[in-house]
Amino acid sequence: MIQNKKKMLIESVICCILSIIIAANRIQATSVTYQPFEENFETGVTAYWNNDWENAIVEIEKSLVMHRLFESGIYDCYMKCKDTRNIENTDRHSQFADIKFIISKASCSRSCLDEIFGDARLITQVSEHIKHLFHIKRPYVYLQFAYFQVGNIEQAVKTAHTYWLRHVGDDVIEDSIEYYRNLTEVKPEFFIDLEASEHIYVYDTAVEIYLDEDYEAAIPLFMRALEAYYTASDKCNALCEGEHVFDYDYPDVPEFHMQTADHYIQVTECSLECVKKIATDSSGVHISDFLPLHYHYLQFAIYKEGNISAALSNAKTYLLFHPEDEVMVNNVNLLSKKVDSKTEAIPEAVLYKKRIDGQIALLRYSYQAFGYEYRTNLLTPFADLTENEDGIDEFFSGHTLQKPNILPSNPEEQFYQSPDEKQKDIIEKKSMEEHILNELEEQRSQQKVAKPDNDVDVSNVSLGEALVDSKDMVTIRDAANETPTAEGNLLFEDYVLVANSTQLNGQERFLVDNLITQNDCDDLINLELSRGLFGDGYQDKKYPHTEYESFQGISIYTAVELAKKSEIPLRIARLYFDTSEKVRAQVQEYFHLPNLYFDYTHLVCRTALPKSSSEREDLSHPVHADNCLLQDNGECLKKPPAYVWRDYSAILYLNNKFEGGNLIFVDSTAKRISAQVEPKCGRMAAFCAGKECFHGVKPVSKGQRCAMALWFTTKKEKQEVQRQIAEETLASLENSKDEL
Ligand SMILES: O=C(O)CCC(=O)C(=O)O
Ligand SMILES: [Fe+2]
Repeated sequence: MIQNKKKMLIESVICCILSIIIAANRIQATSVTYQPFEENFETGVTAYWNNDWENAIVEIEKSLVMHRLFESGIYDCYMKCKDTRNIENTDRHSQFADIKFIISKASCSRSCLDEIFGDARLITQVSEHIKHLFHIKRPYVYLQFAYFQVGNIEQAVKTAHTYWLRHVGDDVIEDSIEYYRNLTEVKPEFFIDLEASEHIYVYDTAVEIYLDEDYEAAIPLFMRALEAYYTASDKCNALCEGEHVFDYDYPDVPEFHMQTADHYIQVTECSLECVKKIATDSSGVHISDFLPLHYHYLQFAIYKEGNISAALSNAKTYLLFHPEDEVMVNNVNLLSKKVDSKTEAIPEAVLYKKRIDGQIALLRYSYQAFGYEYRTNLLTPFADLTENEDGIDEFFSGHTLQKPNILPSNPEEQFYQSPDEKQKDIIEKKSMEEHILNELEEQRSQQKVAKPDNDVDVSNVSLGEALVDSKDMVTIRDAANETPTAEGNLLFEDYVLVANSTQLNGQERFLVDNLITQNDCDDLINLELSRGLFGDGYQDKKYPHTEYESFQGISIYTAVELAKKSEIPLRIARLYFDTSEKVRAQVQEYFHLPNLYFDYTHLVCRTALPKSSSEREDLSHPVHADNCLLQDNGECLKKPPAYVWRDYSAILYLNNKFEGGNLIFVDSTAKRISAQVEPKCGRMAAFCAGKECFHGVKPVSKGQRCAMALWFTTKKEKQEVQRQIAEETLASLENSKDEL
C-alpha cells in the first residue's frame, strides 16, 4: 500500500517534470522563427533596470526559448547530416573520399542551419560572455525578481529554485529561497527545476524504484533514461562541433594540417568532456560510471522479471565498459548457461563505446604527437572500478545510489540442475580458489623477506619494488670534468667518454655522449612517433613490460619498407640505418672485438600512461640480461627462448623529456642497483649481453622516453638477415632516386 502510494507520487512527479521538458520542446517544434536570443535578453535586461517587470519577463522568457531553439537547431542539423557519408557511397574508394565526405557534410550543415536560423552566420554572432551567462542560468536571477515584483510567486519560486540548484552557497539567492519558504502561499511543488535534464531525473527515479525492488516499474524507466542519455550525448556533441578556439601554443600557426589537427583535437576533447557533463546533475554532483550503471541495474531487474536473454544482453553491455568486472563476468557465465550465449550486447552501446574508444586513441596519439600535457580525465571517461571502490560514496553523494546487485550468490536458488552438479561445481571452485590462494601466498612470501640490515631480497626479479640501491650506487647524469680512463678507443673526436666499466660498478660496459646530434634525435623520435604506433611494437603487445606504460617500436626493416612506399622520407630511413652502424662500430672498437654483427635494432618509445606515477612500484623494464633467462634464485639460464647468440647490447638515447626512466645496472645477485644512468639525446650505454650485465629501466612516471636499442652478436652466421635486405633496398632506392 505504502509502496503503491510512493509509486504514484513518483509517477506524478515524473509527469510534472516531463511536461515541463515537453512544453519547452513544444515551443521549439511550433513554427517559431529564430531570433538571436542575446537580443531578447538584452532588451529584457534593459526593461528590468527600468522597473518594467512585464516586459522584462516577456523578453527574458523569450530569450530562454530562443536559446533552446539555438541549441536544438544545431542539434537537429547535426543529426540530419550525421550520415551524409551514404550520399558519397560510390566514391568510397577514391583517394578524396574522406575530403568529399567532409565537404558534403559541410554543405548539408550549411543548408540545414540556413533553413533553421534564416542565416547560418547568426550562430557565430553570439558572444562568449552571453553564452556563459546562459550556461550558468543567469536569466533566472532576473526572472525570479521580476516575477516577484508582479506578484507571480509560483513562477518566482520556480525560477529562484532553478538558479539556486546550480549556485548553492550564493547568499543573495539563498536569502530569496529562505524568504519564499516562509510564505504561506508557497507549496512544496513550486520548488522544481525548470532546466531539469530528463536523463538524470528519470534515472534517479528509476534507481529509487529499483531500490524498492519494484523491478517491473524500474525497467521502462531505465530504458527511457537510456534513450534520454543518448539524446543528451548527441546534443552535447553537436555543440562541440562549434567554433574553433585557438588556445594551444603549438598549432597556432596558419598551416593547413596543424589547424585541422588542432580543430579536431578540440572537438574530440569537447566530445569526451560530454561523458562527464551528461553524468552531472543540476547541482554539480557527478554520478560516477553513469552510463554503465544503467546496464548494471537493468541486467538484474530484467533477470528478476524472468527475461534471461535480455538480462544477458544487458550484462554483456556492462562488460563493454568494464570487461574485467568479476561480478558481471560471473553473471554472464551463469546467464549464458540458460539461454543462447550468442546473445549480443546492445548495439547502441556497442557503437557508442566504439566511438569513445576511437576518440580516446586519437587523443592519446595527438597528445603524444604534439607533446601536450595529457588530460588524463578525458582518457578514462568511465570509472575505474578497481580504484574507486572506496571513493564511490563521494561521487554518489546527493543521489540515492548504491552499487546494484549481482545475481543470486546462493546457487541453490536457480542455477543448478541437480544436486550432483552443484556438488561438483562447489568442489571445483573450492580447489580453484585454494590453488589461487596458495599461489598468491607463495608469491608474497617470495617478494619481501626482510633482512636484519634492512636490505630487501629479490627473489622474483620482475618485481621492481623489491630492488634497493646498493651503498655504492652511482648515478650518472653529466660527463665528469676528468675524462675516465678509457678501456678502448673512441672513434670520433667529438664523442665523450662519460663512464667506463669501473665507474659503472661492473664489467664490460661504458657510456659515451655526443654520438648523434639533437637534429638526428628529433628526426628519429619523429619517425618513431609517426610510424611506430602502427609499426611493429613488441610482439604486438602494447604494454609488454608494465601496465603503466605503452610501448611502441619500429625496426630498421619496417622503416626501410615504409621508405619504399614513400610513407617516410628516404633520408630518415638512411639516418636510422647509419646511426645504428655508428653504434655498432663504436661498440666493436671499445671492446676490442675483431667483428661484431647486428642481431636486431629497435627504435622504441615508452610512454607513461595517465595512471603512471612516481609512486609506482614496478619497473618500466624488469631486471634482466639480454641473452639468458634470469631465475628467481639469481641464476641466468642460457637456453631458448632466450636470445643466446647475443653478445653485446647498446642503447642510444634520444631524449630526456620524461620523468623517471633511468637505466639501472644491478649487481650479480640481481638484488641491488649498482649504477644508474640518466638518458639524454646522443648518449649511448653499451654493455655485455650476459649475466655479468643485469640491467633494467626505472618506471617512466611522466612523458615519453625514446631510444634506439641494439643487440649484437660476434657470430657471423647469426647476423640479422632482414637488415641485409633492408640495406639492399635502401641502396636501390637511393640509386633510383639519383637516376631521376
Ligand atoms: O632502454 C633501456 O635503457 C634498456 C632496455 C633494455 O634493456 C632492453 O630492451 O633489453
Ligand atoms: Fe636489455
